[in-house]
Amino acid sequence: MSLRSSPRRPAPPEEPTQHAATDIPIRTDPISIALAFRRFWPLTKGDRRWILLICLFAIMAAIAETITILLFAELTDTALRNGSVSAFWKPAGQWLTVAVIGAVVGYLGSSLAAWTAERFVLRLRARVFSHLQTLPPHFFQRNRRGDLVERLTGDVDAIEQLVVTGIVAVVSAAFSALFYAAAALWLRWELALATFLLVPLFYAATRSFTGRLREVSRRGRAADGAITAVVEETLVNVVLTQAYNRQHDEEERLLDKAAKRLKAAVTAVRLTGLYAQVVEVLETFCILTIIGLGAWEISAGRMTLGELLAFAAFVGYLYPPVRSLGQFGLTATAATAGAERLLEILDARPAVTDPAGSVTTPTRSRASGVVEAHQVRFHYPNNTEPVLRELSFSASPGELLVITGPSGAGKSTLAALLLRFYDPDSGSIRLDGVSVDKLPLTYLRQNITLLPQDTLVLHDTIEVNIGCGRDGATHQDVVEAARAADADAFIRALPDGYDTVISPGTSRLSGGQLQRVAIARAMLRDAPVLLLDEPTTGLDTLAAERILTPLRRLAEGRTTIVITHDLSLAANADRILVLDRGRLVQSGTHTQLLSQRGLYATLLDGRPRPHNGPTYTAARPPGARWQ
Ligand SMILES: Nc1ncnc2c1ncn2[C@@H]1O[C@H](COP(=O)(O)OP(=O)(O)OP(=O)(O)O)[C@@H](O)[C@H]1O
Repeated sequence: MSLRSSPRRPAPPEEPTQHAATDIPIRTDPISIALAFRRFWPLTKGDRRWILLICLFAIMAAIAETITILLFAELTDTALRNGSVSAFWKPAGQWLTVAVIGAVVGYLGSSLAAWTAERFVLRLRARVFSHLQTLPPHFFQRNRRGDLVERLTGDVDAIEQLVVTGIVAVVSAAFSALFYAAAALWLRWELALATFLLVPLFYAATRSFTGRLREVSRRGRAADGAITAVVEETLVNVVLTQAYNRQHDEEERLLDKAAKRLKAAVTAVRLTGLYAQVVEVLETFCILTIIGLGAWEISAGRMTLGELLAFAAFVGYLYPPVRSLGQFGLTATAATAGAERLLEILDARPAVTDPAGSVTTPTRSRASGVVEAHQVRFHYPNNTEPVLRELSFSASPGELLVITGPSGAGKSTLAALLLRFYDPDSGSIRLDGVSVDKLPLTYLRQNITLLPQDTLVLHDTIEVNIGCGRDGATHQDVVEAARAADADAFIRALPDGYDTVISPGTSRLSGGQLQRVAIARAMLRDAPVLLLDEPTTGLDTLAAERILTPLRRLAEGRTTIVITHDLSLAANADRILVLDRGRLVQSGTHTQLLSQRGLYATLLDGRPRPHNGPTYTAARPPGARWQ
């Protein structure tokens, strides 16, 4: 008797390593059921006593079932065969009592099992999600977002099938099988042994299906990931899709993945259906064998009809748990495909971690903001070519440092190193004289505010989007920050004001307005170091100018590092660093660099670069913006 009477969605099918029949890549290595179980079992900590209780309920339910069959035999031989109504009441009363007890424990067990299973899913999802957030940018460049979403949903469910529901199902089936087999042996051991000889047939049938189902399950799981990825990508790029009339191509892309999912799903259902039918035929064969042997025993006077019926019932009851043990093998096999995909996330290591030993605990929660890079050399994990080479500079509070250079020079990489998404291969980056790898990560990131090119937007109200800059910010704090960012007026003009809900890719606010919301958030954050990555990209001259006043206010008294191609921002910088292919090639004020006739002047003139290709222009005259 299974305590989870309405099992969760069966683990969807999955895909083999680089299967020839599909272009959906499966990068994970196959793992065994035992390993998958070992890796995820620790997550049941805290719920193990409940799992134990569920198993006890399952055992009690199996005992109740066994007793009812024995009572059925007694009823047949005493009341039915003799036609005695008086002999009916006692076993009938016992039967009803046992049935009620069985129903109560069955209900309690299945409710508790559902609760425990959902808690496991919640814990596993939280664990994977939290780990995912520590992973470096290149992990997300390697994996499609939609596929990762699928791992956090479908694959998590599949693992639950293996770990919590799986254990309960196995315990329930194993004990039921044990009790029914013991009862059958007790009734007629010779007949029971003859029946058990047929059990290897079930085992052989299960084995022959396991391998094929595993393969098809892995293919299905990967196809699920690919479908979610295509849908996600299409939704994100819907404007581009419509503008380029690519709707049909996107549909084709989805249909292609969906066709592979369909093939895998149908094959999985076909295999499990075929397995069920094979088992059905085997069962019929066994029952007929018993009836044949029973008829012979009855004719020889060695068995009563009640005994034969009870015996046949036991053997009949024995098959479902044996079958569900076999079925569990198939479910667990399918779940390993999900396990592989989740382990790929859980086994990916963050590029940086909090320093274990020699941590420098800062005496103040707010740094002064002196930023230094000393002989920094760096290459990305997936590329041996250095992106930054022996780079040194420093910036102090109140200073405005502009970092510019051709595309691919390494500017954004430098920002990633400042925020410690990666550690340099050699050299060091320091905040207030302490190497950033010696500082707690949260402290470092609390003290550097990044304003990325694409404004970070939460799907929430403007109030929350600004207020998330600082824990415990009040409405008044938010309004003051918005005022300082020149955002208060346009926010109030919205029908819902600060309660207006915005979301990533929102069209309710213009690019410039979103930037001002981000500036307000940064105002609240009040970090001593400000890192602006292409603050004016995507804004027209007017919109760009409107963000300059609040930006200037924000920059006041802080160490401000602006990464930009827009050289009109450079004119009033205290210092400009020009990077080229990872090297610092020029450093100085706008006037100094102009007089040097080096790369800066070339970039400013907008002359095509002979070796790097892209043309570089100053969209607006220098000096027109920051003052
Ligand atoms: N995650 C990554 N893995 C491998 N290489 C990368 C990665 N990110 C960037 N690069 C490479 O590092 C080099 C520097 O890139 P970076 O984005 O820092 O340049 P950039 O100066 O900011 O360019 P742009 O001005 O176009 O934004 C480029 O050659 C780029 O291809």
